[in-house]
Amino acid sequence: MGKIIAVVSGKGGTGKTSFTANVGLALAALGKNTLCLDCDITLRNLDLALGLTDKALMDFSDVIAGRCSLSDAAADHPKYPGLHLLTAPLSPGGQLDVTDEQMRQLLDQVRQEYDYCLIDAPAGLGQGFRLATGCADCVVVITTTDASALRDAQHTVMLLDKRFTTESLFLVVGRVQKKLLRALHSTIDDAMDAAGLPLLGVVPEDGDVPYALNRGIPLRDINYYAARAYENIARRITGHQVPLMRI
Ligand SMILES: Nc1ncnc2c1ncn2[C@@H]1O[C@H](COP(=O)(O)OP(=O)(O)OP(=O)(O)O)[C@@H](O)[C@H]1O
Repeated sequence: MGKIIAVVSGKGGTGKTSFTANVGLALAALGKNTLCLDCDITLRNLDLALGLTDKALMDFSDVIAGRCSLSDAAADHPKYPGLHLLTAPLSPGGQLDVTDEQMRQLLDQVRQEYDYCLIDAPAGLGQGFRLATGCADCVVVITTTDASALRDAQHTVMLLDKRFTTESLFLVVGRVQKKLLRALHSTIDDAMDAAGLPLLGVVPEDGDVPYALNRGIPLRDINYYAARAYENIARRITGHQVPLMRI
């Protein structure tokens, strides 16, 4: 039975799409059959991040409506055979004619066919967030060390707390800058205290992340700094004990 992991933040731009693409790649490289599912129904861009725009022609609403099968809609990554993308429908108004029950049925099928599914949720707490978290087995809340991102992460956790046990909610602190190194431990501790969640990983700020994301190139093919942070997270997700990397 596969595991469904929703990737959320509250505040936009904290690194959810980068996380989903790169942890998805790392899980596939570890031999796990992995589906990256874009739930950002207003501003999807996971297809760009994975370089799969030309291949992801059907979206998750097509599967729900029975217009195609899950395996037909899921685009295969040409280089990482275990990596697949199910893209989001575009709904400029931000509302989609998909019910929570339909999403539950889709995710039940995903659990049968994949080892892991990472759901890239949109910023905010609207329908996309609800669909992403409604049937997830666990949730990763991504924040940066900015006060506003921490506050939004806190609000997000308060909402999720009612539905998830503390063993199924995790924190990732993204875009951590080297210049914060001396204050890093207190900064990360503050983030953990603010969100009240255990830490799944820390991702450094690295110029190669936007470079790879914009070109749809796997980060791990050009960089072994930030890519290693995502790989460590993937290993933790698969149950390994991996120490936090030095930033
Ligand atoms: N570790 C990093 N180092 C440097 N830049 C990063 C890092 N992570 C993300 N970025 C950049 O920050 C921007 C936002 O990242 P990303 O799209 O992954 O965030 P998001 O949370 O999915 O955004 P949104 O809320 O808009 O969906 C992008 O330009 C991305 O390249």
